[in-house]
Amino acid sequence: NEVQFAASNKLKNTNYQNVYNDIANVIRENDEHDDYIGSGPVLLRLAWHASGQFDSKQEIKGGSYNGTLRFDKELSDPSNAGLKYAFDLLKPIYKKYNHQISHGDLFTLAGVVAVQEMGGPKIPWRYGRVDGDIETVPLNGRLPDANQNANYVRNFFHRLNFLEDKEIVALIGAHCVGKTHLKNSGFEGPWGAATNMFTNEFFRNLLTEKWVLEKNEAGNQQYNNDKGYMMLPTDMALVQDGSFKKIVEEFANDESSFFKVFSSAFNKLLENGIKFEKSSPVLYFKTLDEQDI
Ligand code: HEM
Ligand SMILES: NC(=O)CCn1cnc2ccccc21
Repeated sequence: NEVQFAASNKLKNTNYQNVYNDIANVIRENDEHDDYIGSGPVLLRLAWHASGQFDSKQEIKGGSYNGTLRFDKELSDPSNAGLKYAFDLLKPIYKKYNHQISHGDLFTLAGVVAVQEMGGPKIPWRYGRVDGDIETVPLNGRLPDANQNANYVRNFFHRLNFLEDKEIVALIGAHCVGKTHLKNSGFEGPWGAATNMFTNEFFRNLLTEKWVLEKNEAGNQQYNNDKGYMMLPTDMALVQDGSFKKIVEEFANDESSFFKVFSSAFNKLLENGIKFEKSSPVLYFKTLDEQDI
């Protein structure tokens, strides 16, 4: 039930570094977004939401292949509130490459750029996704609910074929960057503490900060500390469940271990449901800094 690789992309392997650089420059140019957190976090969330509606048991499988997040039908899913800004950042790049890159490839590549330009690990990436029509848009409501516990989180990621706790904990570690916004998700914060550097800080905060469960202005329960940080119920689930907690401790003590697991899990998320040809190359990209740009 894997989707076949269909298109022959006109871009040569080398040109994908140019696309990477164009997206990285958009992040640099939009550094004032969200009180100078910048546009990295919201582009990372776009790539995750373009891929995380995958469900191999459904007729319409979802996943990044068809690039369906481009349709309002999916972008208007309440889970995707705030992502139109990120999609609009990518539209000029889609136009520039004039149908030589698909939306699915563009959305997933943007996630790779965001992680790497925020100082995170290298993410291997392959091209070849083909835009599907509006019939391929998955039903809304397949992305996770933040008001849930550890069993919900584990079952949710099992649907995405993440059967190892390590992968699940690593992926949620992406909450080291960006923030929650009351108008998008009904959660708020952190102000001040929000970062745009991809590190293991999220895991360290989970273990070292004193968290108080409070009801926020939208009536949702969230965990707050005295520095304006916050954690979602599903974030806190990672230290409420014994197995998850051991992994949080490992990643809090060893950032390279977190990076290694995140890199392969994020690649797997972006490629869920896609069968690439044996010949399609796995690409690794240099950051702008590494190219002295
Ligand atoms: C249990 C699974 C997850 C839940 C319930 C969840 C929930 C949320 C919520 C409610 C927000 C706030 C959105 C807003 O108000 O703007 C958020 C933000 C974010 N999420 Fe997650 N998330 C999950 C997993 C992930 C994964 C797997 C990734 C990436 C690999 C990710 C990356 C992000 C990023 C980068 C932001 C910040 C976006 C911004 O600053 O605009 N999340 N998440
Ligand atoms: N720096 C931190 O305390 C992480 C803040 N944080 C906790 N859960 C989150 C979910 C999304 C974005 C940021 C989040």
